[in-house]
Amino acid sequence: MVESRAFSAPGKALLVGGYLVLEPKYVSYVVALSSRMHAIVTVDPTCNSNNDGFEVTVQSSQFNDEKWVYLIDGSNNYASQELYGSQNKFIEKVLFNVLNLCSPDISKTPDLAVEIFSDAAYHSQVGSIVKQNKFKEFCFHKKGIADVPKTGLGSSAGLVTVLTASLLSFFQPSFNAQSTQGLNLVHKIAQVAHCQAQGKVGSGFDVAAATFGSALYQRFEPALINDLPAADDPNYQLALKNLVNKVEWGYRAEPVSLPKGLRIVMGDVNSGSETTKLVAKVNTWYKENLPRSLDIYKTIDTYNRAFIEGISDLELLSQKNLEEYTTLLKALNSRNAPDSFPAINKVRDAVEGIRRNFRIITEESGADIEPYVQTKLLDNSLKLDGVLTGMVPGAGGYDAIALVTTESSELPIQTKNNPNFASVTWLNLHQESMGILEENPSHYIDLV
Ligand SMILES: Nc1ncnc2c1ncn2[C@@H]1O[C@H](COP(=O)(O)OP(=O)(O)OP(=O)(O)O)[C@@H](O)[C@H]1O
Ligand SMILES: C[C@@](O)(CCOP(=O)(O)O)CC(=O)O
Repeated sequence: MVESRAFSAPGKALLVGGYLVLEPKYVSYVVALSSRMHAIVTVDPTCNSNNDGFEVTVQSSQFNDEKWVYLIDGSNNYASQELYGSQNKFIEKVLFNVLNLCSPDISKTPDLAVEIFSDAAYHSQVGSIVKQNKFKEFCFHKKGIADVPKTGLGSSAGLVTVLTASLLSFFQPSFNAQSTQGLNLVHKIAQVAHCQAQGKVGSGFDVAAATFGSALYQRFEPALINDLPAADDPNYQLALKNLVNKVEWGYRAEPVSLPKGLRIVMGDVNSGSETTKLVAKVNTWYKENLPRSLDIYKTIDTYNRAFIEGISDLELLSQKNLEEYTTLLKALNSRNAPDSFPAINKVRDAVEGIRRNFRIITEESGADIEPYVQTKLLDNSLKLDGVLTGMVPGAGGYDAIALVTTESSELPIQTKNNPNFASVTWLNLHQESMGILEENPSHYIDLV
């Protein structure tokens, strides 16, 4: 009997903690977003089309029907061979690590098919057509995945996370994406795969958000993954199993959520900045400017923590004194909020402090974290009704802005025909508390 299971995972925006989160001692605040990545794994237990091993076909029909077909013959630590010359490192590394963890018997493994879908906000929708059914809708593009501009919501982390969940659900049928054990397992394998595919540069906040949802995130020691043996080393499998099943990773992914009545608004500006280049420039600046650079990081960290506290103060107020909280939201909507509401001041002062220090780093390092155009855009955004605060998310650059606003702020209407916002596309998103979800596979068929 043909069997299917489906999973989805959210995109992300790192509101505070950019760069610092690369070190385990600094905390960050990452919001998971309603734009989700989906994977549907389908298995016909009687089907094996290749005598030399089993095949795993991963298909992204949304992106010009792109397809990656891997043959796994069990040799060389379950290394896979892509049969048609298409490369996708993220898929390859997930396969490699799931297979090494589960070490299936090749002769008894049927072919697997995985279909990937991504929600619209991950990519520019220009030139795409919408296909839908009663449950889901997706944008279909004429170009392959590498040629459609991204919005920076973490498509690769989402892909790696859902693909890991879907493959684990086949190799470990009792896998439960809602159990702590299931989530931790996906998280670890997805971190290893994402890190290897990405060239070991990230903090893993994007994979953590995809797995656990919105969180206060502190990373694990990078050496945990960096010290794994080489992929073709005979000890790889044992070392991976040990790392996943026995080692305490020591990361923090503590669930958080924006207080009710507030939402995240993402403005896509441009897809122009490369995180790896920005990180390299900042690292060089950091090393060349010690100990002053450490002082700047410490100052930013204090503001990051003040932001987190301010959001938590707002949450507390919403629970303890709904009347005052409702007045606060109304005041925010009419732009005469500040002075009388300490929690608003705390959040705003914190973000101002973070931005001020990143502008110093921008100037001194040559990494355009908050370039002048973004400063102007953010300053103009802060003048709109209902905006609590705003920042350049993640590594910053020219890509996007993130605003925390009231739910009723209607920014697209407020900024329509305003030349100051001509470069911005407001993405249709909201915060999502949940990370991985198991979905109903029948919700992905007959899209027209
Ligand atoms: N729907 C998909 N199907 C197949 N591969 C995908 C899909 N979405 C993303 N990918 C893979 O992820 C790569 C993009 O990852 P990358 O880390 O560069 O961007 P991102 O994660 O969207 O953005 P950022 O890291 O800036 O948040 C693509 O080139 C492709 O290899
Ligand atoms: C600079 C950094 O701290 C954040 C990068 O965020 P983003 O990919 O720009 O959303 C790097 C990382 O944490 O992986």
